[in-house]
Amino acid sequence: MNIDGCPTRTIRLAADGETVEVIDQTRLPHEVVVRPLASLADAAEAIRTMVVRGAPLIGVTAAYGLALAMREDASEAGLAHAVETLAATRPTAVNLRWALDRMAAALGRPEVNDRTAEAYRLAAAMADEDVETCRAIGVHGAALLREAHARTGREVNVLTHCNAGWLATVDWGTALAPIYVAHDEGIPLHVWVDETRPRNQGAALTAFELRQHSIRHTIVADNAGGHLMQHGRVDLCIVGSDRTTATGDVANKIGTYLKALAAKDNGVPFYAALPSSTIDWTLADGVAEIPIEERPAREVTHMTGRAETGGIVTVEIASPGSPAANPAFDVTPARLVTGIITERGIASASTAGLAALFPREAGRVKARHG
Ligand SMILES: CSC[C@H]1O[C@H](OP(=O)(O)O)[C@H](O)[C@@H]1O
Repeated sequence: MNIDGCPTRTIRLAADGETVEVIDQTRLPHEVVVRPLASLADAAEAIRTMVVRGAPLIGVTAAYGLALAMREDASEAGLAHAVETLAATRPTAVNLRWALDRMAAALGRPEVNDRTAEAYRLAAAMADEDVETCRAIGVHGAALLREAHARTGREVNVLTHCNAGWLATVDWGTALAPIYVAHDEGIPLHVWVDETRPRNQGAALTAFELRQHSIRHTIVADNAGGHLMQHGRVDLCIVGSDRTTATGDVANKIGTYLKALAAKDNGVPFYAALPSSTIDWTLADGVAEIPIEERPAREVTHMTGRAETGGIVTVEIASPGSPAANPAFDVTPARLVTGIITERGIASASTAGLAALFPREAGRVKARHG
């Protein structure tokens, strides 16, 4: 996405051919800052502190993190250490594990003579693949918006949660990709943007993206979604995912499950948009099996923003000394998900639905698990 002063992709190789440049998303929306990553430690820290975030972007950043690591130590031990370091940064988004496993397998092949060069080549290919995958998600998902507009003859109201836009991927996004494709086709849209406490990725990142793309939107408190649905002001919900099970359970930013409950109660279609790299084919029960990241309590008790007098400040918004808990994700059971928008089409949120679109991937796990 071409944004004033912003790179057209969230991650890119610098002119030196070695340093990796990312948009520092902790500085958005008030500052557009491109941060260089020059080492394995830089890449791990960027993922851990959410300088980069979003399942697909975490995966691609990890891939480039391995390339940076190979410059430091391209031995077997160096590769194993780098994989372990990056895997430990954040537990929920399966794209991290998917990217690391894919890169490690490729780099471990005996015919690879220059691991560093091969790692950079593979990371760049993964980034390009992500762009195309997300564009395809947009094309398939746009059909839902086109149909809603044809049915109602008016502007389509979409509710989304957190940020699953181009800032969460290399480009296009997942949940927002259908919105971009439909908007660019001229379909009238309005997006209800959940602010998404506690890190406010909706208010800070999704709203930033939509404003830059001139798409009508309204930021709302997380607790407003059910009310809007009760009053017929939401035609459908589209959210992202950090890990989806083979049975269609969807792990996504905390609060997604509550939106899905409200959508079910009000007959509002609820879709998750995700690339197949976000599907964990080894899992069947998301609530029981998907690891939920616990982030620092300070993210709940404090908030960072721009003071009205100018300057970025962090303020304590909670009662000093009160404990806070900060589970970063929740799991929406498949029974609450109307469909899953992928790069190969829209599947029902079920084992059969996902296996129909991805028979090889689903079959591989069945073979492994019998
Ligand atoms: C396209 S993945 C987007 C997904 O990732 C976000 O989590 P985080 O910002 O903590 O990485 C959120 O769950 C989004 O839906």
